[in-house]
Amino acid sequence: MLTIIVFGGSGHVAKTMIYPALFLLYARQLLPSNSKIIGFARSDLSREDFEMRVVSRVSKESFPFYTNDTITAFVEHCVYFRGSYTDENSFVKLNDYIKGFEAENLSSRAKRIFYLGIPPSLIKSVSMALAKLDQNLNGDNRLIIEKPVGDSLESARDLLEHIRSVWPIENTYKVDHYLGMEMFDALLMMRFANPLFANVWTSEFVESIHVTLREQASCEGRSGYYDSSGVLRDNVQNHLLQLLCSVAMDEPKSLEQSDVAAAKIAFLRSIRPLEEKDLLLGQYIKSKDRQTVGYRELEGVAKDSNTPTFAVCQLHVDNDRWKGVPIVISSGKGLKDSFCEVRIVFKNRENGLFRNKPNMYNRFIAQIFPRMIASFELNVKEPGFTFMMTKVASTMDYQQSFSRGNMPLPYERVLWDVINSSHSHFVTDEEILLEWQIVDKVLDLPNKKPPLPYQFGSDCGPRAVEDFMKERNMSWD
Ligand SMILES: NC(=O)C1=CN([C@@H]2O[C@H](COP(=O)(O)OP(=O)(O)OC[C@H]3O[C@@H](n4cnc5c(N)ncnc54)[C@H](OP(=O)(O)O)[C@@H]3O)[C@@H](O)[C@H]2O)C=CC1
Ligand SMILES: O=C1O[C@H](COP(=O)(O)O)[C@@H](O)[C@H](O)[C@H]1O
Repeated sequence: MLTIIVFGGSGHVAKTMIYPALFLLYARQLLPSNSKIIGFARSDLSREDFEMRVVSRVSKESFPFYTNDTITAFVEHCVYFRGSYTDENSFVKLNDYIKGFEAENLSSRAKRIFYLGIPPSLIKSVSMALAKLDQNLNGDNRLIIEKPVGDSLESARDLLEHIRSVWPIENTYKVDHYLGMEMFDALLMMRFANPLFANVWTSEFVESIHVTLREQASCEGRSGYYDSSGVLRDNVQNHLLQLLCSVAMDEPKSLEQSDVAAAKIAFLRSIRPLEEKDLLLGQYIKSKDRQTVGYRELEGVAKDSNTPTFAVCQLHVDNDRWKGVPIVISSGKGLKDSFCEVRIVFKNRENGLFRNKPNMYNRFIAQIFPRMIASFELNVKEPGFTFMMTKVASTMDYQQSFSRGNMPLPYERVLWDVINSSHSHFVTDEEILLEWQIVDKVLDLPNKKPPLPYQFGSDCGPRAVEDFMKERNMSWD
């Protein structure tokens, strides 16, 4: 039998990512029929409150292929267990509880997955308590840890060492769910299976690289985690750098996890640590219509909090492939649109028939969400008697080209890997440390300037972003 225990079972990642992914695995009959899902957290939740959390994103609207009966049957596999992350007694009780229903299921050698969907500050004590429990649980136990692992280079080093000392490394899985996104693997194939790309993906032809994550969402309901994290720790250190790896690393020797990780590690090593001059931070204030409160007005956030909710950074890479090519990565909450994309801007031709025309660049854009799209902007001739040039995007939409049913959600892929003992879509300790090394110097700057304000719902963050880009001869469109 399989038991999945979600620590932070009352929280945002559980509600929005983990339960929906477990539902899909269940609905596709990829979970054993006697699986149990335990949401573990401190909150005093009634069965009804808990069910609401489980189904808040598991609805007919989100998953029209499945019936209400399937949703109801899934919820019956889920239970809530109230406990404390720091009280040993809670873990003893949890242990007894798990053993109780494993015995009912006559399961002598059971599989348990402990999913730590909690802030990084709690990982050490929980993984330690679970390791002790592990000695009492005769079976196959796995530990999933959410990003960010730690909150700085030093704390990550310490935490990873601690985890390695209490859990066998082959049973630990460090999640960055962007690796579970279909587009991550699709980009590898796009780059290396097409000579058209593979041959021009270098500083000789590429003008600049941009990785952008914009979110409409506020940080409401997540201050417990977010205020001690902020955008650099929340997704620049992990998601954005991983996405960057997918478009900028050298070709791995094979698709084996160890070879892909080696290519990412070599690339991450070549990125210089970020400096303050190459970074601009922002924090959202209330919306223009005053309907949405500013970050500092959220419950649980200090009135003078300087936690950034927006960042744009320029990275410098010292390797043969990208020397001199500016790389801009940016991420923000409380913006007008939600999307994530990678953009490669190709250089203008210096010579040739059309050398004097402006804006002759080509761009390749891979949108990761809301749609999964690969698009090429080409300079083409407008039909007519003269040579009028215009830019047209030629677009491949994955959802239209392939059946949606074949496209697992990122967390579904991640959980499926853990169930099947595969580390393919997880980050290695070395990658985590190199990622921290890149952002570490700018995480908590001495005499830190407060982040620049921008209105909730604004197009692209603080106004100063435009100057930041102009100074680098780039535009922010
Ligand atoms: N939300 C998201 O979209 C994603 C989040 N993650 C990661 O998941 C982890 C949790 O994030 P998220 O779910 O958003 O955060 P939440 O703030 O929702 O925290 C999750 C749960 O942890 C408990 N908790 C929160 N703060 C504290 C605290 N200071 N002390 C003790 N318990 C606390 C709360 O449960 P209770 O009080 O009931 O015990 C809460 O429900 C983070 O590492 C984040 O990076 C990863 C990917 C996506
Ligand atoms: O890890 C996180 O990711 C989400 C964005 O994930 P997505 O799958 O919706 O793109 C982000 O909102 C959150 O702040 C962060 O913790």
